[in-house]
Amino acid sequence: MHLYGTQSINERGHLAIAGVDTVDLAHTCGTPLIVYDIALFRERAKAFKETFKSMGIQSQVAYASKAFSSIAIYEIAQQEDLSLDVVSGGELFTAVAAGFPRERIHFHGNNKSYTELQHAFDEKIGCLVIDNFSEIEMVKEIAEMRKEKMNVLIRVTPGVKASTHDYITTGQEDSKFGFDLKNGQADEAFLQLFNHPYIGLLGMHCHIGSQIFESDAFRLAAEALMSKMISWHEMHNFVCPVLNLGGGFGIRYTDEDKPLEPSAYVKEMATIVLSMTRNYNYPVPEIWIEPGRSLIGDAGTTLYTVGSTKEVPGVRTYIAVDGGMSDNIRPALYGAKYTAVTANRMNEPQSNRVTIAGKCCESGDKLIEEAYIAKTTYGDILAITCTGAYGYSMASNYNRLPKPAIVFCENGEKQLVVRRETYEDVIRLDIPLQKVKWGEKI
Ligand SMILES: Cc1ncc(COP(=O)(O)O)c(C=O)c1O
Ligand SMILES: N[C@@H](CCCC[NH3+])C(=O)O
Repeated sequence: MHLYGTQSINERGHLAIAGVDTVDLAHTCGTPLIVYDIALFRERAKAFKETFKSMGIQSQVAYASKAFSSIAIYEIAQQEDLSLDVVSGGELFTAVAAGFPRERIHFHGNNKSYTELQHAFDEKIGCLVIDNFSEIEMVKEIAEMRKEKMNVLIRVTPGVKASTHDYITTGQEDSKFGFDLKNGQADEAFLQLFNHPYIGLLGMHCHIGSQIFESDAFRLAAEALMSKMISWHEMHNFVCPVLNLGGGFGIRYTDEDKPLEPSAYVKEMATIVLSMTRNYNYPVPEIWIEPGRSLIGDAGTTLYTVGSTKEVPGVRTYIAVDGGMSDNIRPALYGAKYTAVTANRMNEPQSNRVTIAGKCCESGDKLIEEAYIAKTTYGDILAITCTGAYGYSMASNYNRLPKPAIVFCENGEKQLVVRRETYEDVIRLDIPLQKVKWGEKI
């Protein structure tokens, strides 16, 4: 059994996180409940920052908040001196509500609306990561109208195909994101942006995908971007002050996953950048990264209560829990694998082979196809580890299930940071028939 971060087995034989008994938490807060180990998040953030510091490189480490967005986690990110990657008006709104320093907010997205872009100008955010030609038009128009400057990065696709699930690769040429580096689009974007009076062109950005283990892919991407920056220097005498190499560093969900330490990937990329700048006598750019999963993924654990058990003789045993694809769509969407433990029976052998099913009305609603847990009965508490990234942030109200509550644990203390949805919340936006006439203000 792999224990992440501050996870331990306490004297009652229960799973504890930061010294807090998860079984007690489940009983007081209800389930499903997502519990975050905040010390682990902080440790990861410090490791990334330290890596750059030890190499003498100026950097920004931006938390890719699509992995898990909430006011409280933005507050922690701020405490750790992280920057913030937001990808929608909603994430920007959350950042503003959290009082996040605007100058460290980076706004991404392949289809930012005019209103979202205006919101970014209103808030005077740190930079826009420009994704396509229509965005260039809009940003120039807004900047010229307001006579206000905006810093930008050009997002490029470096033509690197990383080995991960097809749905989460983004660095290949056939991608909806960014300007292609090889077919001239990135150069054209550069020409449209670099001499504009209201555009502060900071440099280039790429993100090749998510849950990637091979360092080669990251190295190739860094090389491709550096080469392009060097060519812009040679042709236009333009030096990019910033190189943003994205996120995507893979983490360990099960015994099959063998990632490097997240900061090791960063070190490899930074080493390439340093050697190319040396070889071409190019000033070392500030390097920005934007990890999501590798900052928050293994800090999250979801607690469920065991409900029904169904045995299909000679085939399998289904253990059903009180959540499912509504709070974690990843197994159904990507075939993602997870590990579970019976949180109230940690000293018993976790060797009983079962399939953990959710409660949604879908045969595909299985959280773990092949789990090994202690023998469980109705009412036991099951913990699925490593659910901190892209779980809650991709949650839905399918079957009108309310979304879980979220608790942060640190140094023996616990704190509710997201309330559990109620049925009233779930129907809040419904309008019963004939209560209002079309056109009336609602
Ligand atoms: C542009 C961008 N940056 C950063 C990330 C964060 O990726 P990860 O959570 O894999 O670190 C993503 C998601 O894949 C992304 O699309
Ligand atoms: N949602 C994906 C990652 C995509 C990240 C955004 N580009 C996952 O759960 O693995």
